[in-house]
Amino acid sequence: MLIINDLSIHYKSKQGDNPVICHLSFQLQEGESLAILGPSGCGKSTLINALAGSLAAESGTMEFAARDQGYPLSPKQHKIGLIPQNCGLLPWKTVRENCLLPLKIRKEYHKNKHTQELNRLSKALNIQDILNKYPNELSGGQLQRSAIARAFLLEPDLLLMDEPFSALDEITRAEARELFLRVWKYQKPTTILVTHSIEEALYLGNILSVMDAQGGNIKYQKNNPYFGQLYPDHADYLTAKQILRQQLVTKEEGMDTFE
Ligand SMILES: Nc1ncnc2c1ncn2[C@@H]1O[C@H](COP(=O)(O)OP(=O)(O)OP(=O)(O)O)[C@@H](O)[C@H]1O
Repeated sequence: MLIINDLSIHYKSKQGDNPVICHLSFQLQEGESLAILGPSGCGKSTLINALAGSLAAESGTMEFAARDQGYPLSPKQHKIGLIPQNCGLLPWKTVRENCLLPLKIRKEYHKNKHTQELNRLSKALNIQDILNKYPNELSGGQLQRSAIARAFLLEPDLLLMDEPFSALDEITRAEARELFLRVWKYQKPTTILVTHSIEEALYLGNILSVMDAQGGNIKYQKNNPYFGQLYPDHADYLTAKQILRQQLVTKEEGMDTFE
């Protein structure tokens, strides 16, 4: 279980202190997928970067608890998969090399096991024909599917995604989301997805959160009955979308739940 407790993150510059996340607390059970929505600049990427270990917290704790024992979340101790908006593949390495790199850095690469697993993932994500290509030879969709393969090959304890499909056109995005969900269901890593798309949050998050415009806190959270359903033919689905839209545009405070 991921436990975030009283987390505060500030950016410091010559102009002064910019507190972006202030006293944020939430928990996420193992195997759950939390989709976080929020207005631009509210601190979503800041939270992802802190969880990924690339940004230090001012105060508070981020822990991963297993068998009732909590351990500070750390990229050294925990396998943290990251799928950023720009895919984050190294341009001088092939897709195959990019996928294997995190395992090699962690000294967890086992040739037979990971060759087999990369074959399975690349078939599932339809990238089997581009494994020996370089990132600059690929389309946006192929790049994002390669980044998904790289993240899942690591078998992450925590999977972080920062607007992973936002740079793709609508058709390619829909395909990438579907393929992503197919491989996610096979492994079910604990996941945090940051997105601007309400539809994407409803499709890929079994828990939905909305962050406040300021202060980096979660002002709204609920379980999502539409997780994994594409365009459900259900009036309540439209209501759910509407509620999320309102949460994003108004300053209403407090937690809410669907009937
Ligand atoms: N490296 C940085 N140094 C100083 N301030 C920063 C830095 N990165 C982000 N900020 C500020 O922190 C705030 C939150 O930024 P962040 O990128 O986390 O927001 P976001 O919710 O992900 O936005 P968006 O949805 O537009 O991507 C913004 O006011 C931003 O200007």
